[in-house]
This record gives sequence, structure tokens and C-alpha cells, in this order.
Amino acid sequence: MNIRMSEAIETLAKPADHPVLFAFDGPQGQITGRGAPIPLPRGTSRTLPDRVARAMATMGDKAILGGALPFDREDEDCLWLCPASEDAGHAASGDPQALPLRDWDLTAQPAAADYAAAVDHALRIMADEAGKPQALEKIVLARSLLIRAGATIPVQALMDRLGADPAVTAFRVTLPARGKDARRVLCGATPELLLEKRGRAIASHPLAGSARRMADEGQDRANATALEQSEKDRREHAFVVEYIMDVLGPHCRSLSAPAGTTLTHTRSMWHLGTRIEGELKDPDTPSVVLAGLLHPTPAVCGAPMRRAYDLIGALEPLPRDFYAGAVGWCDAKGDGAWQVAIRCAQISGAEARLYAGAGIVPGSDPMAEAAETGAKFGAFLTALGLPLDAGLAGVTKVTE
Ligand SMILES: C=C(O[C@@H]1C=C(C(=O)O)C=C[C@H]1O)C(=O)O
Repeated sequence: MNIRMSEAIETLAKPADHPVLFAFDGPQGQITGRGAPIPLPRGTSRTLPDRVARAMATMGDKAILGGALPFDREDEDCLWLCPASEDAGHAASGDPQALPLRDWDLTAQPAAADYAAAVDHALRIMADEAGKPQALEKIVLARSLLIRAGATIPVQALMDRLGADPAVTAFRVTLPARGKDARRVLCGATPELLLEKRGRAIASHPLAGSARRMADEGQDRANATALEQSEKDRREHAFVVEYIMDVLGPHCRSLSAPAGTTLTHTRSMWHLGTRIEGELKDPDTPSVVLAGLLHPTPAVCGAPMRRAYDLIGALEPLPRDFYAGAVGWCDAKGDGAWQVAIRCAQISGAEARLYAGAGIVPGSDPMAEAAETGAKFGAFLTALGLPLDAGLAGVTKVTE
């Protein structure tokens, strides 16, 4: 499809009449993009800066760009251009009666034991390669849950429930139709800021290193303390900070990360986090271009990046698609916020495919990593009204 951007904006006169193309609700603000479904010309990360520059040239200050970048840099992204308007501040609330889901069944793909076997395989590769050039040092392996419901899954009601946690950004992005999946939506609640830009100022807040929250206060604290003191988790985290500093460094006149990590939390998980802040050399660099350069970070891929990426393709039975890519928005000045697309599902009608991954480094325990992915499904399952630990099916007991 070949659409001139100036034409695209004119055709989108009354955004409130149109379906939601993207919506974000979290610490970086509340943004909704509505309009007739007019995508930016689609393309891969290679052509992203050029496509964005052309769109920006015609945007004026009346438009906003938002959407999703896929995990695989060679796949096509999904960005929409919409008029920025005052009444587009937030999407209408969903029907609160629409959830919990009443009829559902759930299939783990792969099963927890097969996931643990893939983790074990990766650990053996790390052990064999240790000390060699380009040796695999970290890999993030994911698994998925397929949920089939008796009726269409209500995306806006789901997003409202996901957004109840103040630590996360709830999001929904309409994805391009594919085969029989005419209305696909990526929806989730991510705690991880990939990149925020306001003028010259940028920030990133990577997370890596995780522990499950517990209902019992004493156990919950104990999990947090163990995470803070875990040498394995600190190693896992350091790869991400180092990578982000390396990628953003050449674009910044200053960039800094504090020494050590900070403990952060959502309602269902503890994480190690580091807030990185800097000032861009060129304040006009669009936030979406910086997000495109950064992702996938070792928080969702591994180190070295290319080596981990190839192995993910070999060890995971399903394509990640938009999971573990980036979601966000960018205004006409290039300002905006991009989050890591985790704690999310691709929803199509009555089906939702949830994804969760865990970082593997030497010293990881395969079944504990399967349990960690199970815990990461928790927030989404709870929002659907499913049991919090439905994602732990097949995970043999591990001490955490
Ligand atoms: C990959 C995911 O999460 C990432 C992996 C983490 C880890 O391995 O500890 C922590 C936060 C995220 O960066 C996910 O939630 O699917």
C-alpha cells in the first residue's frame, strides 16, 4: 500500500469515532492513538529511520506515531500514524462485567519440562564454549501459554485490569491482520522502560534478575533479599546495562548508570533494575529510532546478541512475533516512550497466546527458570480472572 502521509492525516478527521490503534497507560503517561487503519509503510529495522524521517517531515505537530517493533529485527514492524487530539487522551473503559473469563482452557507450549530441557541444553552450550571467542554467556528463553476462551476476549476490559498496578505500563496495539486472525491485538502490562525521550533528555530502565512475589510478607521479603544478594542475578543484569550503555553512548553527549542495582517490583514480581540517564547529542533523534537501535537488549535476547538470537530461533518452538520487541509512541518532536513488550499476549478473538521468558546464565537451574516464567504469567492470568499459578502447571517444586 502506498499512502502519502499528508493524505493519511486528512482522512482521519474525528479520532473518537475510530477504533483504538494503540494505547498506553503507565508512569510515562496516558496516550491513545485512534484513526482509520492507516499504517506507516511497513518495513524492517533497517528501513525504520528512513520511513520515520519521511513520516515526520509531513506530520506537523498534529500527529502521533505509535505501535510495535517485533522481536526479530528482520521482521516487519507495525507502526500507525494518527492525529494527536485532545480527546484521544485515553481509551474508553472496557465493560467491567466482561471479565473474568468464564469458559477457558489452557495449553503450555512448550510444556514446562520441555522448556527446562531447552534451558539445560543452553547451559551445556555455555559450558562447552566457556572462554572461547563469541562464547554464549547469556540467553533468554521463553515459553507460551495458549488460552482458548468461550467468547471473544475483551481487550479494553483486560487492559483496564492490567493497568491497576501502578508499576506497569498497560498497553494495547492493533496488529496487522494475518490469515484467519483478522483482528489481532498485542496487549499486556510491562514493567520495563526501554527508552524515554523528552527533548535532549533520555532514560532507560532495564530489568533483569527476578523473583516471585509471595502472599506471605515474610516470604516475600526473603525472596527480595535473596534476589538482591544473588550473584547469578547480578551477572544476568550487568549484561543488559553494559549493552544499553554501548548502544546509546555514541548518540549521547552524556550518559550514566549508577553503580549497583535497585530492587523494583510489580504486584507479582521482584526485579533488579538500573535507571540509565543521558543527554542526546541531537535532540531531534526520534525516540522510535533509538528504540529500534536498542532492542532486543540482553534482557530479552542474550549476550553476545547475535549468538543468543540464533539459538533462540533453534531452541524455542514458536516464533516470538511481537513478544519481546518494543511498544510505544513518538510525537512530532521525536519525544516519546518505548517499553519492552513483555508480560503480554497476542490476542485474536477468543484466543490469547501469552509469552514469558527468563534469562539463563551459567549457574541457572532449569526448573527454577521454568517456575520463573510461570510466575511472570501471573499478572496477565489474574487480569483474565484465571488462577495466578495456572502458569506453573508441570513445574516440579523448586525452592526459591
Ligand atoms: C523476558 C521477560 O522478562 C525479562 C527477563 C527478566 C529476567 O530474566 O529476570 C526480567 C525482566 C525482563 O527483562 C518476560 O517477562 O517475558
